[in-house]
Amino acid sequence: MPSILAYDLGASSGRALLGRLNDRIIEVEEIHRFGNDPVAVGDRLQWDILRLFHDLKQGLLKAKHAGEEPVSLGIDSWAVDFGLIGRNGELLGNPYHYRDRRTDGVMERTMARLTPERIFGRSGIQFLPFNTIYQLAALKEADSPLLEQAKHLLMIPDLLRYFLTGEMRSEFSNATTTQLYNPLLGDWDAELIAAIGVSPALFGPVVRPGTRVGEIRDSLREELGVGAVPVYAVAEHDTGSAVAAVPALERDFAYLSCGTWSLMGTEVDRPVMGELARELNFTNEGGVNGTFRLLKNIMGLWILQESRRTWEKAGLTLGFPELVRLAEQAPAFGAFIDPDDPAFLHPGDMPARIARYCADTGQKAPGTPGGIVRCILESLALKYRYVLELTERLSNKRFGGLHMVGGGIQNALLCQWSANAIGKPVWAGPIEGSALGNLAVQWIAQGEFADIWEARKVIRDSFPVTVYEPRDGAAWDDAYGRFRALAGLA
Ligand SMILES: C[C@H](O)[C@H](O)[C@@H](O)C(=O)CO
Repeated sequence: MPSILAYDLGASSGRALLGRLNDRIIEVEEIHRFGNDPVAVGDRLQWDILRLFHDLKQGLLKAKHAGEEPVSLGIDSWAVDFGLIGRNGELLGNPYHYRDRRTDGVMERTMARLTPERIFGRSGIQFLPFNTIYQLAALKEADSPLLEQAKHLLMIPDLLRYFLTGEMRSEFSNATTTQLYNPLLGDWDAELIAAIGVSPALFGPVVRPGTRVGEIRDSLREELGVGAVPVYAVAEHDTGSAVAAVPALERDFAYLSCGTWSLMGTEVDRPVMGELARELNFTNEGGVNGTFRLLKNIMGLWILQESRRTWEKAGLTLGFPELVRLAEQAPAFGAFIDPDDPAFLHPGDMPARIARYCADTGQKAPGTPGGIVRCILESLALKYRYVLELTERLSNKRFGGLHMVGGGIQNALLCQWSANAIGKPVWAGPIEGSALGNLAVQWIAQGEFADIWEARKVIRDSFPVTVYEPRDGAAWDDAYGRFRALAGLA
């Protein structure tokens, strides 16, 4: 049975999965899992991109040693970040991490100069301080020599795919996350790019998910002793792949991709770029099958990950299952935060920031890890309700429930509280959403599936979906009212 290979790179870890189709059932095998540790140098925070490429090679070697020669491979990763390539075809430096603070204030200055109406009207993308447009504007403001030497800009998966094949292409779903791609033109927006003082020539041809873009280059084949494995551009923005894998049977469905970030929204045939979408700060990221992902970023489990890191530094090592158990035992609805308050974006002491947020909002701050984790998870669940209501309003759809996918669904408490908060069932699964969407797009390109809907059905038949029915409606409705008032959410 032939296998295909998916590389799924998240902000904290990556994995290589082999996928096989056994009588219309998908079987996956994780052959390599690896850390993704950003490196701080002075005030700068950067990705260790060569280490990530080394791990892609390890994935191919482990497949070979397992007697597997995948018939294709694809790469997906987090969005917005990029590498710059010089005139000699070489990388000019390690890509910066989107949480690097060099973009502080840049979005505000750029919006003041170009107006939010113009930027959103041409890109349809939500305003987030780390969007590629502001990372480039920050380089421009800093008069960075990188911009003088750069000849090509490649997003993270584009860059790793270039390392594998020697071919430079920009993939659609990730290109849209730059806020420099115009979905109405169906191409990069040269006017916006020039308006931030960058050359449009940096931006290369855009290919759609499912495009074959070359094969493993000769030198790498020799180095690893592997064949010319074909390489596909999948929906390379991991959230794009996760949405592709949502096992929905209904055409109008709501999803929540749950990991370091929480991405909530729906799938639309055309970008929703009106004034309401801009005011509510929704985004229209590229999807599969010519669709768009109308969604909103929610800070997600990052706040919990950073809290755990802070406690660990203080000598208190608690695993996620233990933290969730302590949260369950803590008093309910003690305090709330708006997870999307800017105070929670950058790395640092989240428990202290939560205490400050509570003090600033006249709340008694939770004093134990259990109380803090409960505050984070309850607040996330309530923010999910808020964003789901906005999604229904903006898309003019009504959703019978919420599909949750991604590593975060292993947190059963969060799934249950999300159902309680939204007052609708949560259908949780699959865990490996992005990797499965990556595989699905390769199989569609190879004719194994007629389209994304057949792929979603086979994913549904192959991986369990856990159903969480809503409970304690009255208590969560009351909490929702308090949460919105505290967070100042209209
Ligand atoms: C910045 C984040 O990477 C991005 O908004 C999010 O969609 C993502 O890619 C999560 O992995």
